[in-house]
Amino acid sequence: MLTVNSVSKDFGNFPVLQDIQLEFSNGVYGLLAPNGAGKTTLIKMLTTLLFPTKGEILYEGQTIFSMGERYRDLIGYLPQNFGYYKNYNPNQYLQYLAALKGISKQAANEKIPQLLKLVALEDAIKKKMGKFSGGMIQRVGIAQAMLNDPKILILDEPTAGLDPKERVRFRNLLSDLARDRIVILSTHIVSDVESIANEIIMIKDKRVLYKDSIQSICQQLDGKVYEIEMDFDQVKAFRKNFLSLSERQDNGRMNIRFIAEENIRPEWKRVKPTLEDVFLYQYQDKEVEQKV
Ligand SMILES: Nc1ncnc2c1ncn2[C@@H]1O[C@H](COP(=O)(O)OP(=O)(O)OP(=O)(O)O)[C@@H](O)[C@H]1O
Repeated sequence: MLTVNSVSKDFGNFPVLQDIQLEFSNGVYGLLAPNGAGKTTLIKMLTTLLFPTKGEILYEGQTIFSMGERYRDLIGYLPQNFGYYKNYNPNQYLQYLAALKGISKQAANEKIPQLLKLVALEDAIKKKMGKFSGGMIQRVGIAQAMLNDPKILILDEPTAGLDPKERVRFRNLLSDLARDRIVILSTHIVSDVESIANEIIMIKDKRVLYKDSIQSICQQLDGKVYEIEMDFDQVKAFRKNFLSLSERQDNGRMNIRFIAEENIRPEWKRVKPTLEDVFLYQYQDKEVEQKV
């Protein structure tokens, strides 16, 4: 169990995170918030790269900073922009990192082919990484984070730059890996975590807004999400009064999905809220006013 206990982080006088309380056991956790909300800061504290201003982080009851190397042996980390050498093939790159991590040559020779198979790169083992697609690079990134068979795998915005097919492959790989470890995945893209996360953590105004299953989070908007069809020339006025979540053209008319909290009209079709709806609702621009 990994526990974040009343953690706050300031940069100088600027508070970024306040009184964060979280617990992680095996499974996938989606850390979901817009850019700048403090996801990377939290991840850097979980990986001991940053020290909390207040509070503590515990693994099995011990503070991670006091565990030092023992804790770092337990974590695998894929940073937001991970550096690699374009002229290396994945085998050379992983051998190099294994050496840096103090893994013996023999253990690396055994482990690296297994990992490249796991991330479906065994056919590209001799190919230079400079020729890889974004998805292939990210899979090498996962492989490097898995070199020490970590109990905690932390991935910062791992799907940036991936095409839709690569995203699906990546998600499936993460679900497999989470069976016997903690996987924490930060993203600002709802679909990256919606199908695989056991729990979603949303950060808003420096604090944890939700840490819950997708189902429970979506319940917050039960009875508030509707769809309606209208002519195009009505759309502008409608947007002034309601938070529009999505808009789709349909047979020359516009189908709008929106939030309404009061004065519900019978012609509106009530729909089941999704995580995307909650995300848009929680992080909406404050300009929309309910006037109807
Ligand atoms: N070393 C630092 N010194 C000062 N401010 C910082 C530092 N690192 C981050 N910040 C600020 O803290 C806030 C949170 O940044 P953080 O990188 O954690 O956000 P994020 O949610 O991960 O977003 P992104 O995905 O864009 O990195 C931002 O306002 C950022 O400018």
